[in-house]
Amino acid sequence: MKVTVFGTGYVGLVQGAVLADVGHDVVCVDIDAAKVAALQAGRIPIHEPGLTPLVQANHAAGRLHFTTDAAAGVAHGDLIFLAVGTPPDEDGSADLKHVLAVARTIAAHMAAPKTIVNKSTVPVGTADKVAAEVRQALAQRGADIAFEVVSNPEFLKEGAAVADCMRPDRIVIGTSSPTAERQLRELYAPFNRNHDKIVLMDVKSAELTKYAANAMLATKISFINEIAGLAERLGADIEAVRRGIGSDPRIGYHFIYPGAGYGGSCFPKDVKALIHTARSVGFTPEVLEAVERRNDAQREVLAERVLAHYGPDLRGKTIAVWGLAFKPETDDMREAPSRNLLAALWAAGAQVRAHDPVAMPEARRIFGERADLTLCDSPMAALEGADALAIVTEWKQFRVPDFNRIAQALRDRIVFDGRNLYDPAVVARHGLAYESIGRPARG
Ligand SMILES: NC(=O)c1ccc[n+]([C@@H]2O[C@H](COP(=O)([O-])OP(=O)(O)OC[C@H]3O[C@@H](n4cnc5c(N)ncnc54)[C@H](O)[C@@H]3O)[C@@H](O)[C@H]2O)c1
Ligand SMILES: O=c1ccn([C@@H]2O[C@H](COP(=O)(O)OP(=O)(O)O[C@H]3O[C@H](CO)[C@@H](O)[C@H](O)[C@H]3O)[C@@H](O)[C@H]2O)c(=O)[nH]1
Repeated sequence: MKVTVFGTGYVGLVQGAVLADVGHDVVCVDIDAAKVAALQAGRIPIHEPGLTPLVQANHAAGRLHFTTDAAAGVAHGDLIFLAVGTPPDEDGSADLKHVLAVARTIAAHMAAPKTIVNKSTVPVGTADKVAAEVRQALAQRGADIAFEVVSNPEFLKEGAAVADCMRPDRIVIGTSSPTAERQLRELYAPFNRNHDKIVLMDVKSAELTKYAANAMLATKISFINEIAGLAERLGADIEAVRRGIGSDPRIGYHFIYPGAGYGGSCFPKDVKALIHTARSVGFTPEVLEAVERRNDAQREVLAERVLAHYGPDLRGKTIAVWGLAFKPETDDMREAPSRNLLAALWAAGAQVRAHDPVAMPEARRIFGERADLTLCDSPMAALEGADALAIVTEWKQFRVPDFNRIAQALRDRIVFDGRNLYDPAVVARHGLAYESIGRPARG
């Protein structure tokens, strides 16, 4: 099928490449000329496992094209995907300016019927807004061309985006149009062979499903972080509690890892947007507000540990930081808890020596040159001359470190672990003090 994707970010680029890989004819449009030029040259602007060979192979095979030419993009696709950003506005609501701009672009150029498929995360009622925008722009041109607007939210996780798109656990389609339903069933047929993963519903329910999924996952994380805080104060061990509750299939082991709080481009903004939506219809979202408050507090916990240990003045102290990305296997630092930690350490006057396996170019872009930040080539290099170590991201590379070398390198021999990577008894055996989340401090 002929498909056009507007937006070549985490969602648009991965979805475009995966659709091309099963044989669809895909054109990806972006307004960022530098990004499009890089993609045309086979350079992938984000770190996502498996994405580079997938894009390169399908581009070389002539099934995946990149352009800034919106008119050509609109002409190409019978199905036109929206995968542009929906960042938070000042009041927490989702800013729809990119989505509505693409709607106007489509209306300005379409000469034949189109099915517009929205993959961006958007508030309930956005499909109606997109339809109204297209209708109005077509009327201004004096054109009368049929179109549909479908909601097809995306559930991929960064760091596993290709695998998630190749093997989706569900394909939510919100439409009441039999034509659009048929087109989307045909488009996704290659991903729907094992059993029927398509969950068909009305447009508004599909739009709400996306927020409900993210809000549910964020709730699980804030819940376990709250119990971790309680465990610490009661002398219990959250890791034992986590295993104890996770074994109940009604609870499950997923998304109940305590830590330095959830980050990334989705959970913080989507919980905020759903709170805004609820308030806008006069409904108080008690649970969601608590989830957000707990997470805001949790993102400060690691820095609070360091400050509780040393006192409020960290001048003359050097803290090694392992992990900058908001989660492993990505270079994305949007809303990363590491940013809260670094801001607090710098505010107290500390020097930071940081390492991340892939996010250091992104850190350089965000922070620029700073006298109080040294980006180091390896985890061990970050420890040179440091007093303490703080761990924010649970990269595999940090899971089995040489504790003897850590103990030798750190002046104050203390580890603050925001992801509970180690057995406290093992760390203590190497003469290191160890503070983690929801477990009694050791050493
Ligand atoms: N990142 C994720 O893990 C994820 C997962 C599921 C859903 N989502 C949702 O998908 C949407 C996109 O997220 P993302 O992370 O891919 O965003 P992103 O910021 O990585 O990419 C968005 C892209 O859209 C481009 N763009 C903006 N305006 C445009 C226009 N008028 N025409 C063409 N291109 C335009 C930008 O230049 C950018 O390349 C958001 O609504 C997000 O909430 C994201
Ligand atoms: O038990 C857990 C699981 C995750 N996290 C944190 O939660 C955040 C988000 O993690 P994850 O959900 O794995 O990454 P995202 O790429 O943000 O993916 C989420 O957001 C996407 C965008 O909407 C959705 O498509 C995905 O389904 C949803 O998982 C990260 O900071 C994690 O460290 C925890 O603290 N504890």
